[in-house]
Amino acid sequence: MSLNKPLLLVAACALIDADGRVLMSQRPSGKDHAGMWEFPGGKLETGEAPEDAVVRELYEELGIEPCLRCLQPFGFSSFAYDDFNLLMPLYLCRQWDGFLRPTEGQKVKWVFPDRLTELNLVPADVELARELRDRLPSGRRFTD
Ligand SMILES: Nc1nc2c([nH]c(=O)n2[C@H]2C[C@H](O)[C@@H](COP(=O)(O)OP(=O)(O)OP(=O)(O)O)O2)c(=O)[nH]1
Repeated sequence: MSLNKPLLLVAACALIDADGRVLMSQRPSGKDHAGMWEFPGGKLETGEAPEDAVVRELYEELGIEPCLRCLQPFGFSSFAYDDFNLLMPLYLCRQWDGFLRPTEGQKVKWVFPDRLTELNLVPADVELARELRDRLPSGRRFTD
């Protein structure tokens, strides 16, 4: 049962490049789930809207600025971790300003949607990765 646990609100974003790949970020050492892959994003600050949290976190973590209207709601994860319940909307974003520059020493990589589930994902992201794989174009180009 997941009673009596705090609810943690996190907002995350699947950035999608011109080839249809999704940007994944590796949790740095020292954080919980270190070494596992996740979508860029982070916890909401008090009074903050999820979209504003995404814009702030993408700037802080990656040095890019998505415009608010480019954030497209995709789905959400509701996951019971041992010590909190996570509620995490995931947005898609295909347009942003600035050049990608991981600012927190984290490793990032662009992944074709059909390879997302092969990553060692944080537990709450596994279902979302399956949804992305099933709903986004694979991104690969075929010649015949
Ligand atoms: N950013 C992000 N966090 C996720 C995802 N999936 C998932 O379970 N989480 C969890 C991991 C953490 O317990 C929590 C987010 O915490 P965080 O440490 O990344 O957030 P933050 O950047 O605001 O952290 P900090 O300022 O406290 O260091 O949500 C995801 O796809 N992206």
